[in-house]
Amino acid sequence: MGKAQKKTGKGRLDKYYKLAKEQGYRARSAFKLIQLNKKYNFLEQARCCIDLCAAPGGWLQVASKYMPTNSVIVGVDLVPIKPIPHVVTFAADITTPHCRNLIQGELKDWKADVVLHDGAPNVGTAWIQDAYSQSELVLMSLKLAVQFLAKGGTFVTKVFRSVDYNNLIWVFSQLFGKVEATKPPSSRNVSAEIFVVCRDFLAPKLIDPKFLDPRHVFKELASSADKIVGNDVQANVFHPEKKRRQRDGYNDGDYTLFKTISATDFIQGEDPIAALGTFNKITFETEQEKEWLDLDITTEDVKANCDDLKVLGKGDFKMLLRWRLKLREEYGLDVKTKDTKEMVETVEVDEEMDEEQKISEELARLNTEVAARAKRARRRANEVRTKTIQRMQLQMTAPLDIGLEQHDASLSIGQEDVFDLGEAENQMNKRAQIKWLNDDGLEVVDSGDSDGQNGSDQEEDVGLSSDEEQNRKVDELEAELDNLYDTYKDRLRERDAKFKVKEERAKNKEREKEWNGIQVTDDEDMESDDSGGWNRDEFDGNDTSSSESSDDEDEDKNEGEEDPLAGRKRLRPPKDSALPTAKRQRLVKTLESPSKPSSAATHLWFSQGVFSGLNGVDDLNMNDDEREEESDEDESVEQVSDFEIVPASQDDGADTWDANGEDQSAAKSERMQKLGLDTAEAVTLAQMLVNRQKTKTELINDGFNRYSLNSKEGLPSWFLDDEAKYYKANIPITKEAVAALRAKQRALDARPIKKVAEAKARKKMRAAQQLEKAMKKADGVNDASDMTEREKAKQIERLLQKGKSRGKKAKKEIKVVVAKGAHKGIKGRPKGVKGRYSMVDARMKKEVRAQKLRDKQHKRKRA
Ligand SMILES: C[S@@+](CC[C@H](N)C(=O)[O-])C[C@H]1O[C@@H](n2cnc3c(N)ncnc32)[C@H](O)[C@@H]1O
Repeated sequence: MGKAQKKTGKGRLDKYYKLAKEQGYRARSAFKLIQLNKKYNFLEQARCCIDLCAAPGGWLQVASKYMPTNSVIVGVDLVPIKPIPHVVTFAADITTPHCRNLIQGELKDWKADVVLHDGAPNVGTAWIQDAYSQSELVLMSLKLAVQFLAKGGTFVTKVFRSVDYNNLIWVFSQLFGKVEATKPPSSRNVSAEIFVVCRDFLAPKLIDPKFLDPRHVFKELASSADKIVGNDVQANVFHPEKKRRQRDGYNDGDYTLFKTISATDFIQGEDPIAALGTFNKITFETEQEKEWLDLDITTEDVKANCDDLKVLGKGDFKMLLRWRLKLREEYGLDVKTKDTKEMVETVEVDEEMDEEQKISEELARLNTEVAARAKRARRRANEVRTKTIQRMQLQMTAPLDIGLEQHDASLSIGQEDVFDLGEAENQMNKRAQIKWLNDDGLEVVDSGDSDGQNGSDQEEDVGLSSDEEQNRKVDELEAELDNLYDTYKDRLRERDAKFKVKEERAKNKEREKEWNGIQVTDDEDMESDDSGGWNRDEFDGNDTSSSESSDDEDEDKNEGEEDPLAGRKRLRPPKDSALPTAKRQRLVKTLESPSKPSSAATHLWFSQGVFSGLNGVDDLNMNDDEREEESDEDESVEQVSDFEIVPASQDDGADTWDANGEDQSAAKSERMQKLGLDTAEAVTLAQMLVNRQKTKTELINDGFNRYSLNSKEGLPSWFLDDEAKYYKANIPITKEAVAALRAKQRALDARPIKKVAEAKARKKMRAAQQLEKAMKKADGVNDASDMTEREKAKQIERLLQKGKSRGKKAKKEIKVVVAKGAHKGIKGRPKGVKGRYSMVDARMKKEVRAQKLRDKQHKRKRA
């Protein structure tokens, strides 16, 4: 067997490693310089070369090979370099003045044509630090290069593709005529290194030291606008491509985090959205502001929203913006007032217009209005249709429903055309407002009421257009808000790589919920009012009066985090449901799960993911006494609570749980599987019950914690999203539970694949058929009168034998012969063997078998 080869990491013995060995180079990196030189030809004409960070000397070897003879070649490295003919080497740190002096001493008045730099700090610490010190090293090497390079010279350096890359390139481009980055083929793809070849050194007389100062180049470049002094190279604007995040600190003199804005400033301010984003609270302190608090438009919600702006969601912001608009209108701050004034003026001018023009303008206005309304209606109808189609794709709706919904939609469109309730309401509100304003003696824009004639018509027109105006404004603000929210989400997406995954997961969950939602019909109006639960028999078409089955288990699965107190949903497929048969069957199957909730208190558990479904297990674990006790509890809870209680029913599988430990576990795991209890937490709880570590009541009591009765109503979605991550009970899991789940998974994995199972079943079935046939024939033989009993017995035995062995191929008999002399290499047919034969080496056979076994085990381990 050959020597094991390193296949990973830097020790990988690749093509260039071997080539370097073959050609006598000290490092495989020599090929990088060879390839760079092949592309740019800088070594052939060079008479003086400095190699910074040169150990072990691969590049020096290349330089000495490709440069003309008698060239000056100087190599520097932290570590000493083994001597190379015609090459001078030092051991020095290239970042120190000592190194510069050494080089200077060696070159005297000479200038270098080429400066090479392949430096890399010792890797192994944090990548960011490595990258940064490599960039620093590059800058240090550039510092030496600009000092020693002749005009038109070449500087070749290794750079790591890091955040500083662009800054470095920018600096190079200020000092060299041509700057190109390239990755030679010998540089490993996995490496972040890249080589920058800077040609045609501009040799400026004076270089701003900031150009070579790492602190400046890598940190504050964006803010500087420096110039190279005394040369034609001008660097007026320093803007590297890389974006650096500007972190805003506190404003000068403003060190408070909690900021308030007065309602007046918010109402009169020009940028309400910015205000909502900046401040924490809108305050009402002046007399006028306090009056605003008493206005009808300042609802309790608005007040609550003003109280803490930081917890608001999009909807709440919209509400505040609408409120602001209304107040602005009332106080004549908004365009509406102007519009209305203008309109009044226009009306006055209109009187002077001739009748025909008036009519045509009125017609045009009406047409636009009708068109806008139709457009809105169309959009709404489209939304409804899209939703319905989506629901149908998810098999949540029968095509028939689409017709209905469309009909509904068209009906509502029609209605809207005839009488738009919303619009009418708006008009009424509008009038009420005007009246109220008059009463309060506030300034009101008279829209024609005063003259008494056709006042109402005019008022309607004004109302209509001002409403439209208001809608338009609100729409604009909403669009702006939406945009801001989208930008925020995009930013989040950019920052958080996992955001997309999370979003996708959330969408899937929603889809799942929707799907489950159709399995358990949850329409409010379909709730049966007397049965206290859906009757499975009724669904099946049987006429039964008692409700045997309860749906809570499924309900639980489907409802997820539904607040138990907020009106529970129940499983109620309608009796004459239009569901396809397969779906009905599936539903019935789902319902056949035997677990039942036993108490109202237990329902509270449903509010928490892991407790959900435990109910059934719990119930099954109870003995009769406990059950009785439980039912007492039920009654008491029923009396005090106002939420719905599903009557507990007897479970036919309950006895299995009392039998013995083994059976219990098996039944439990099966039951748990049915209940979907496949989380480690759920198994832990189940095991606690089985092992009698905790009683059911104790577990229920544990279930009441600070997470139990959370109302999510009215909370902004972003807040809930955030809370969902951490605000949940932490149920400790045991090793045993994890092991049980693993074992379950392993058992699942070990099942034969469907094809194999089917083939086996087919074989069995065929054998059974053959046997049956043979039995029939045997019956016939038995009935035959022309045979003796002995003959009959023989015949029957033969038939049965045939029936049994049919389908089975007779195994060939294998005769084993020891071939003498085979181990000595004597080949050919062994003596005394006739027909086909194969030579078998017993040892080899064993080895092959052992190897196969090892492979198999290895595979299983990896799986
Ligand atoms: C990848 S090796 C150079 C290989 C070289 N080009 C060759 O072909 O043999 C990087 C070298 O940079 C050197 N180095 C790192 N920091 C240095 C420093 N501050 N001054 C001098 N050499 C340094 C290391 O000692 C190391 O030998």
